[in-house]
This record gives sequence, C-alpha cells and structure tokens, in this order.
Amino acid sequence: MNLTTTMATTIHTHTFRRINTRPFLKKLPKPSFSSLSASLQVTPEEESQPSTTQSPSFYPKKNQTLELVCESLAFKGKGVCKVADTGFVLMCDRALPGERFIGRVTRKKGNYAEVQKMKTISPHWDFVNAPCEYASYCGGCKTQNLLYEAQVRAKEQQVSELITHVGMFKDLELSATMKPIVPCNIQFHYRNKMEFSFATQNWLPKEEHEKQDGLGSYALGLHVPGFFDKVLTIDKCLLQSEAANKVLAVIQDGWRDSELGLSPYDVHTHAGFLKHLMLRSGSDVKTGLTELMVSIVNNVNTSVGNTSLGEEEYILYGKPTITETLRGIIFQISANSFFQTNTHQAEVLYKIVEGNAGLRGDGSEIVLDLFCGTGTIGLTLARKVKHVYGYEVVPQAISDARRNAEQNGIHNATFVQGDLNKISDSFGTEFPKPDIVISDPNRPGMHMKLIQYLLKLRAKRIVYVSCNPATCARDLDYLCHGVAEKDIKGCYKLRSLQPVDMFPHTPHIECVALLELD
Ligand SMILES: C[S@@+](CC[C@H](N)C(=O)[O-])C[C@H]1O[C@@H](n2cnc3c(N)ncnc32)[C@H](O)[C@@H]1O
Repeated sequence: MNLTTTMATTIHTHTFRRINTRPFLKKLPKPSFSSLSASLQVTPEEESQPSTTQSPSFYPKKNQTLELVCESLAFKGKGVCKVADTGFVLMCDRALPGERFIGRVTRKKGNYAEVQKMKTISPHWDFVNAPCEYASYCGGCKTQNLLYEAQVRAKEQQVSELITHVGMFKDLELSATMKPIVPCNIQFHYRNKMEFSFATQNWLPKEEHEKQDGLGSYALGLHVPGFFDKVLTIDKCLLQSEAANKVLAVIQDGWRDSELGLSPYDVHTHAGFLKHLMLRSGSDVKTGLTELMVSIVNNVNTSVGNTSLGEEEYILYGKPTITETLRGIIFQISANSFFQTNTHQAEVLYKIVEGNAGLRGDGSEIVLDLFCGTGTIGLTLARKVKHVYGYEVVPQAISDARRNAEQNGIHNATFVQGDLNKISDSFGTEFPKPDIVISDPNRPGMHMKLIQYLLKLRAKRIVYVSCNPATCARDLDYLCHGVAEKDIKGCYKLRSLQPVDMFPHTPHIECVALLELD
C-alpha cells in the first residue's frame, strides 16, 4: 500500500530567556570582504595540476579544475568566487570566505558556473572546528566551521547586496536605512522543531562506511544536500534540544525492529510507511515541567511529494497541541501550524516588529496581520490597539489563533482563513482601513495581487518580516519603486531594514523592513 506516514512527536523542554544582544553587536567588526582580491587559476581539462593561466574572457568548461578563493557567501550559503579580470562568478557549496581551494566545474549556467570543492589549499580566515560530527555532510548546518561573528557578517553582506541589486535601493539610500544584523546569543540547541526523513537507503560518506557498519540499509536523518533520495542517518542534532535528542535516540534504537513492520517510504517506488519524523518542543509555563513527552501525533500523508504534513491527523498519545510562551502570551500550537522555530530569537524579532509598528498605544489603531500563522505577532500587539485582523491559509493555524486569543483574554482580534495568493477584488471590504500592516510571508514572498492591494490600500506603515532576503528585496522594490511593466507606481519609502539571525550555522536570514508612505 502506498500509504505514507509522518509521525510528529512533541515534547516539553525549557523556554529560553531573552538576552540583550547589543553588547555583542558592538564587538562585531565591519564586513571586510572588499579587502580580499579574488584570485583564480585555470586548468585545462586534460592537465592534472591547476595552471596559472588567467583568461580575461574566461568561461569555464565542465570538469575543468580551478584554483579559487572564496570571496563571500551568497543566498543559500554558497561560496562566491570571482575571476579577477572579468568578474565571472563561480559558486561553490561549503566554500567559506577566504578559503583557497581546488574546485571542479560541475555545471555551467547563464552567467555563472557551479563548482565542487575537491581540496582545500588554505582554510578560510575564521576557521573553527565544527562541534557536530555530521557537519561536513549534513544539509542542516553548512557554516559550522566558520566563526559565528563571521557568519553574521556574511549574512549582513548578503542582505545589503540583495537590497542594492534586486531591490534597486541605491548605496546611499541604503546606508541610511540598513541596520547592523542582530546576532543570536544562543548558537546551539536553539530549534524547537526539527524534521527528519526516513529512507530505504542510508547514505554514508566513504570514510564512514566501516565506522557505521551495522546500522542497516534504512535511514532516519537529514537529507544530503542536493539529493532528494539520500538521507544521512544521525542520532544527535546540535540544533535541537537535548530532550529532543534523547527522543531521537530512542526512536533510532527501535524503529528498525522488524517486528513492528514499519518500513520507510521509498521515494522511487512510493511504497513504505514512515516518511518524516517531526520533533517539536515547547514549554509548559503552568507546571514548569521540562523534558516531558506530551504527545505523539500520526499525520497521514498520501501525496508522493516531499511535504511533511498531510491530510489526516491521529493523536496516538497525549494532547493535540504543545504550549509555547512568547512576549508574555501563551500559545497552543498544533502539529500542522507554523510557529517560529527559534523561540528565544522570536522574542527579539517580535520586539523589533513592535518597535517598527510604532503603535501610539492609545487603543485607536487597526492592525492587519497578513500571514498570521497562529496569531503570534497580532496577539502580541493586540493589547495596544483597537483591533487586529489576521489572515492565514492553514485552517488549523486559524483555529489555534482563535483559541490563543480566547485563552489569553484577548477579545479584539479576528482571524480569517484564506489564501493570500488568491485574493479577490473585494478583499479588505470586511475590515476597516488598517493603520499598520504586518506582512510575514513564507519564502516565495508576496503575490503581485497582494502587492497591488497594499499599494491601493496605502496604510501609513507596513512592517515586512521576511525569511528570504531575495524575495523581500523584490517586494520592497515593488512597494517603493512600483512595477514598470504593469504601470504600477510605488508609494512607500524604506525607512529601515534590520537583518536578524534566527538560525546560526545555516544560510537562513530573517529581515524586518519598515515602510512608510512617501
Ligand atoms: C513565516 S510564517 C509567519 C507566521 C506568523 N506571522 C508567525 O510569526 O508565527 C508564514 C505563514 O504564512 C502562511 N501562508 C503561506 N502561504 C500563504 C498564503 N498563500 N496565504 C495565506 N497564508 C499563507 C503559512 O502557513 C505560515 O503560517
């Protein structure tokens, strides 16, 4: 039978306290990427050693080996190398700023090529030993052996480049608006949710073959980057809590037991039963209990895609939700609902959002909370405003948001389920004109229809929270400069742009942008 199952296990653990990030920021040196001049040596395919020939009209051949120096990190954490004379760009996974290495050209794309790292000649400037034994292969963390201060500098640099080149905000305009990145004071065990995949084949790096012998052919772990069918078995992830690691270890010990008859899902044949394991941790403020298993949820997913959550949910043990506390508000979250995965840094993020919202605090303003999830941002603002209207596509998240409002005694918040990519012309007639719009879309950013709606609405302030600086730059460009091909004029001014690091050791970057009517 092609029934595939996602098992979601939720556990209780500690809530982190918010820590002042300012003192750390002062210590961060300014980005210094421009001080490194990229060097590149070209090797003809037939020669085994890299040569020192440089061509001004360089265009690499597939399989060509090159000596390269990584200049900076691009979106998704790939290292950027450039040909000195022509600026031709080569992208290399796991190359870090300052690292000199031999790379092989694997793919040519329009105006850049992809390179695979073969051998490091000299390490990058800020090398540190990665504490995780899987760091060299796992797709979760890619920059663990880059000093954390250098990681955040690289992220800040990326945001600045995207907003200049994609967002078309000029350097001068940007220097007045872009703020230094807010780092994350907790750099390990910060994730309250991790998703692992089951697979029929356990991928092992060559040197690990012997060491891990005996694990069998099945795998439960994280995907090897770039391969939808290769999973690296791991029994401990340094990004999740120690409690979640204990649960993972127990499951690793037992799930291959043939008597249980739980075979992993096979992405090629679509046979098998277990597809994903999601571990979520929360905090129980009432009991203060930690490391308590509160629920096991079986989520049935009949799609053959890689989505982890499907159509039906069965509570196998315990409660349907876990509890989390943010900015003094208690949230109940069900397995299908989005919740910020770094609770500690979500506190920091939401404080920035509130600061940007610039609420008068006299209870007179209307807030529109787009992509509201379980209502987290709207509910943290509700006590200062007249009314919050939240929109979200996932029905369970809307039920959670309504229940969260009720349980926290908040009666001035309305949550509506709806797809913001498919808004009708009448969207917005059901609520009064908002003074402040909060928009927190997922990675694809905002649909053009929504952008057009916002440009017509002309709320005095938009706070745009983004987990993808590329689509954030695009949407800010539309809102501020308009969309020429559609003859739409922009009407906002970018007042501030604040990158926030929510995910140390990974390429992900969060940003909060403040737009005000021009
Ligand atoms: C980055 S999360 C933000 C959630 C919330 N603001 C928070 O901080 O917890 C993005 C949310 O947008 C929702 N979403 C994604 N696509 C959507 C769409 N087309 N229409 C409405 N909501 C959508 C997701 O389900 C998710 O809850």
